[in-house]
This record gives sequence, C-alpha cells and structure tokens, in this order.
Amino acid sequence: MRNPRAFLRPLAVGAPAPVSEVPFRPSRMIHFFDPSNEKMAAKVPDIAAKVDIILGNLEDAVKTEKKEAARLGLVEIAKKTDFGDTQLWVRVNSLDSPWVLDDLTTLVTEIGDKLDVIMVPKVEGAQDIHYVDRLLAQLEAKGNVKKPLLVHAILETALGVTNVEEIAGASPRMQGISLGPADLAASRRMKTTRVGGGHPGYLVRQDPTGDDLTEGRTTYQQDLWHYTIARMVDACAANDILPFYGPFGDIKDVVACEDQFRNAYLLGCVGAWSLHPVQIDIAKKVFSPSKEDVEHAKTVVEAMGDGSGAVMINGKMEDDASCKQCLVMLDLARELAERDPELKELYAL
Ligand SMILES: CC(C)(COP(=O)(O)OP(=O)(O)OC[C@H]1O[C@@H](n2cnc3c(N)ncnc32)[C@H](O)[C@@H]1OP(=O)(O)O)[C@@H](O)C(=O)NCCC(=O)NCCSC(=O)C[C@](C)(O)C(=O)O
Ligand SMILES: [Mg+2]
Repeated sequence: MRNPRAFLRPLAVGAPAPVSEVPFRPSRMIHFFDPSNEKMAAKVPDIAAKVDIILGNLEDAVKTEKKEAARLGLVEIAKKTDFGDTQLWVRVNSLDSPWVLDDLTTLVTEIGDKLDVIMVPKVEGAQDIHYVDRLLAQLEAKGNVKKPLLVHAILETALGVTNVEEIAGASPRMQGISLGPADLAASRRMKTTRVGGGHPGYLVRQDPTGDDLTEGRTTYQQDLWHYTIARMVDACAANDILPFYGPFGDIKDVVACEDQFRNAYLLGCVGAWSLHPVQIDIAKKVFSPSKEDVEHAKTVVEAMGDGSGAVMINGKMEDDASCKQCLVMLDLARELAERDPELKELYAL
C-alpha cells in the first residue's frame, strides 16, 4: 500500500505534481474519432467546436495496419488544431497490446501539454492504474510536460467490475470511469451481440390472471446495465471522480440511445460517448438539466433557506436531502451555463 502522505507527490523526478481534485469541466459527450480515417480527421476542428470532449481513438475500431497511422495522425491533429476549451482525450491501446508503450511514449512526449486525459481500456485492477501512473510520470518528466495528465478507465471485464472501487481510488490521476458494455458482455459470457443498450429477451412478465399462461400478460424489458452503472457511479462518487455511460452502438436507433443515456444521467453519470455525429446532440440534450428541473431546483433552494426544516411545495415535502439534490442540479446547470450561452439564457441563472 502507498504511503497516504505521498499520494500527491510526483512519481518521477521532474514530473508535475498530481491534482488534488478532478477539475470539473462540461463532459456531456466524449466524441470518438479515428485519427487514421482522413474523412473523420478532416471534420475534427468543426466537431471539436460542438462537443465537450473530443477523443482520438487508437484502440478497438482502428484496424491493425492503421495503428501507427492513427497515433501519428493524432499527434499531427493535436499540434495544428486549437481546441479552445474543448478537452482533448486519447484512448490508447490496451496494456497487453504491442502498441500501448509506443502510444504513451509518443503522445506524452509530443503532445503531452495538449492532452487532458488518457483513457485506458480493459482496466482490471489498481495494478493497471499504478503501472500507467508511474510510466506517465516518467514520460511527463522526459517531455517536460507542465500539467499532469489525468487517467480514465474503461470498465469492460468481469474482473474490472469486481475491482471497481480500488480502480477508482488507485491514483490522484483518476478522472473517471466509463462502462464498456461490449467487451464486458463478452468477458461475462453474456449471450448478447450488441454494443450497449437493452435486449428484448431480458424482461419480466406480468402474473397470469387465469389458467391461460399466454394471454394478456404484459412484458417489461429490463435494463441489462443497471447493476454495473450503479456500482460504477458509487465507486466514482465515493472517490470524487466522474462516471460516464459508454457507447451505444445502434447508431440509427436515436430513440433508444436517448433512453439509455437518460437512464445513466438519472443514475449519476455526467456524460456518454458519441460514436457518430448524430449522437452528439442526444448527449447534449440528455446530460443538460431541463429548464423545468432547474426552475424547480431554484424554487426549492429559495424556499429552504439554510436547508433545515421541512416545507411543502406543490403537495410535496421538501427537506435538507431534497434540497441537496436540487443543489446538485443547480451546480451542474451553472457550470454548463458558464460555457453555453443558450443554456445560460434558458436557465436564467
Ligand atoms: C459507426 C461508423 C463506422 C459509421 O460510419 P459511416 O461512415 O458508415 O457512417 P455515415 O452515417 O455514412 O457517416 C456520415 C458522415 O459522418 C462521418 N462520421 C461518422 N462517424 C464519425 C465520427 N465518429 N466522427 C466524425 N465524423 C464521423 C463519416 O465520415 C461521414 O462523412 P461524409 O459525409 O464526409 O462521408 C463510424 O461512425 C465510426 O467509426 N464511429 C466510431 C466508432 C468507434 O470509435 N468505435 C469504438 C468505440 S465503442 C467501443 O470501443 C466499445 C467498448 C467501449 O470498447 C466496449 O464496449 O467494449
Ligand atoms: Mg472495448
């Protein structure tokens, strides 16, 4: 175990000190692009202006023969693009792959000061984060990087879910965790073939009303990801880092995508991935509080004064705990409104 007093010391001579708090920045969508795909790469400056986070993906979905081109493509794009206040992230290859060492070495030494967060796939325990933590410190020192890089883990193996609490607290670099439903389904041997979302076979059925077991029994589809997302949210909240829903692979089904994103939002996630431009506005809509929720939150906070006692508003009891929920809503609304003039006007904060 690490000396708790040394938790915030750099892990290499010459590396910047780690942050003591994850800086909250709007993070409603992490937009994925393949830097080796010329068409996608050409759209980066325009897309970066519309999203909270843009991520160059080097791992799955990039062909083996394009791994190097993707890495170098990202370096080139990062050097020539002004991202404004949009965060630039990268998803490196997995820690057991032949590419990850070169990914980290090249990216940190070439564009370390432009990158905000390194997303690490298939994290299985604190040992994976410790490895990345020390290596990043060495590379930051070598590349004279001024701002410490943060780390985001993807939860996509059964062992990773089992160890999610220790992953969340493994390093002061930990920024957040995303659900990786496709690899996780394979790792768990789930009998699905999808990238996130529900499944029509995963349901509960209304009790029979008579002898006929087939007639008149409504079925309700259940959420396959509820348990994992709830566990991930608790692990993140307990360690002051940020939970994200991951990808929704049925690009055409914009309706179910919105539902899945909203479930994650209600459970505490701050954002989701967008794999295709059509998913950007869905995430923006879902992960920005509604005008009605913000108005309600303002009413409750004003009525509650110092937060003590109980009041009745529109037939509902409000007290310290509901007031705290309203403060969470208002804090998020204010943070988003600071960057987004449309939301500022909508919320009238
Ligand atoms: C799904 C695909 C193949 C459909 O790509 P397409 O070209 O067939 O679609 P389209 O509708 O025809 O595209 C329209 C236009 O948008 C462009 N476009 C399309 N997508 C993007 C994008 N993301 N960013 C920027 N531009 C994009 C595309 O190039 C095209 O441009 P054009 O009009 O000039 O011809 C494509 O959208 C894509 O490759 N998206 C990213 C996929 C990806 O990153 N997958 C990995 C993350 S999910 C994952 O890894 C799982 C996980 C966590 O690990 C685990 O659960 O285990
Ligand atoms: Mg995966």
